[in-house]
Amino acid sequence: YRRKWTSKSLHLPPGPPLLPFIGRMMPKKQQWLTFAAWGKEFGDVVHLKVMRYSIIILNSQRAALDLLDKKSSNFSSRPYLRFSGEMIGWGNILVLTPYNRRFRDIRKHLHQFMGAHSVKRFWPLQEEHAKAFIHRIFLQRLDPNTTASVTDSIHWMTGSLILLIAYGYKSAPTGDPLVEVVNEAMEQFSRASEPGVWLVDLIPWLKHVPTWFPGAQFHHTAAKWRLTLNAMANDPFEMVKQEISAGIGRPSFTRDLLVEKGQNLSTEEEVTIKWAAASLYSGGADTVASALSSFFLAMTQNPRVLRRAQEELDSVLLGDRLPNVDDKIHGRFPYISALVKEVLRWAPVAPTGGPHVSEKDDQYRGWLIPGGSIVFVNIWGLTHDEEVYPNPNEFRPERFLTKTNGGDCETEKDLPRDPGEMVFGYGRRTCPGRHLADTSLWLTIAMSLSTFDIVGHSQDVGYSGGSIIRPNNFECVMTPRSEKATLLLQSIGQQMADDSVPEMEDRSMTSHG
Ligand code: HEM
Repeated sequence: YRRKWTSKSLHLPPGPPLLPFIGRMMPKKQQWLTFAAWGKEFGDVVHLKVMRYSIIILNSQRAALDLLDKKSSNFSSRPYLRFSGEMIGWGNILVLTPYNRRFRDIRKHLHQFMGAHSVKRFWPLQEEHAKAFIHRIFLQRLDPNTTASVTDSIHWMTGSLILLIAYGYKSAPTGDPLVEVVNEAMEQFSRASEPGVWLVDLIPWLKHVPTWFPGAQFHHTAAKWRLTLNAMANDPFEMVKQEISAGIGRPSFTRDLLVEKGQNLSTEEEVTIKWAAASLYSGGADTVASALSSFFLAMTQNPRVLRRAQEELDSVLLGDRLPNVDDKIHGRFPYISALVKEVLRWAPVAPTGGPHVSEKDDQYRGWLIPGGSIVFVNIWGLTHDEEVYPNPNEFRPERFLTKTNGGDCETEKDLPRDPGEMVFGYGRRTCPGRHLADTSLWLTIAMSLSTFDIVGHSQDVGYSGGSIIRPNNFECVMTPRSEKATLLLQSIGQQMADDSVPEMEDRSMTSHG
């Protein structure tokens, strides 16, 4: 009684006026811009009623941390998405799993596998993939008939790295059937999970509208996309099981866990492992690919930044070798590290983050946050806050460096907030792949800059996609920078022909002696 009474006496946070019957609709395009405009008009906590759902939009880091970090026991669930989650089946992957036991099991597995202390295991693989990427671009240049773009190579690299980590699957350089299936599934996921776009998410009974009914096209779309998702989750998982039975295969997330459980594996655990592995792919491939596309776009538009980054690399490498993880961990290239931060800030991959759902009524600054509210952080708004990042649309790595390193800030204390504190999300839902992502971005960016000049003439390139965005097509021409760069690129081809793909340390073997 007391809870109800208290809730009734509290007001909801301010927000745009309601429309009759439906409340309001979510903006369909570039939601983050509308969210930022509402933030300016109504404050950093905005309430919106969409049908029967309360939507809370947070436009400040303070509010995001207060609710999603400090009150994470209440704000860590996910919305129930009837279209993508139930009708297609994406509800099985971590990013849509509610805050329950399965969520905790998957997070535990992921933390053990790729937490801050475990990621070293992937470094050799990540180096090889970054090399394979620049080599692929090099070969494309030599082929006059190629239609492949830089973006194709980015997708090949991010996809094949995750397939190797998740399943020990070594994908073919072109036209790999599994890479194609998973990339297709991810494209469909991004479209299917766009907040508020599928009417059946807002009006649940629409699910019962017969398939022949005009406007019920979503039924056909769901059935088609379900097939792609099932192929993405089942095919590589069954492959690993067969390899274990045959006593072959490489170490991987799936193999480690299946071997560790051995005979004690329950059906429920098997399902959990299968979807945990699929979650790796769904969380990791498009996100890193989007950030890399934004990097190349930024280079075509900012030749000054490109030159400064190349000068920094040349001063240490002298064009004789490629940058590597050792350079990263010893901080030999501060400008490159600042550039990676600027990519994540300038074009946040998930501009409105992952939706968090509150499980019960809560209070914040004297407002009522009703249980079941869907909370979005306007990450794009935070990384474009002029108070923190002056001229936010300018691509300027110097904002993350002190004057001693040729940057804008007097002292370390003046450095603006690291975008990593926002773009990877909040609380118990923070991105489990952030360490992996950071290394992949750093290596690919550093290797590309050390070997190629990057030019293009595209201005005002827009972004498209759903919950994960990427730049629209843009011109990007990459040419080896020098004779030495050409030799380095040729030598990668030679190494790739000589060596097999490096393997991760086999945890399952070590733990079983
Ligand atoms: C630039 C790269 C990346 C960015 C910007 C990014 C960003 C995010 C964001 C914003 C979320 C939602 C967090 C929240 O709800 O508060 C998330 C969740 C997730 N990410 Fe990432 N991510 C990246 C790379 C990766 C990689 C490489 C992996 C795995 C290999 C990965 C796996 C996941 C998973 C599984 C989730 C779901 C977590 C959950 O719901 O509990 N991500 N990521």
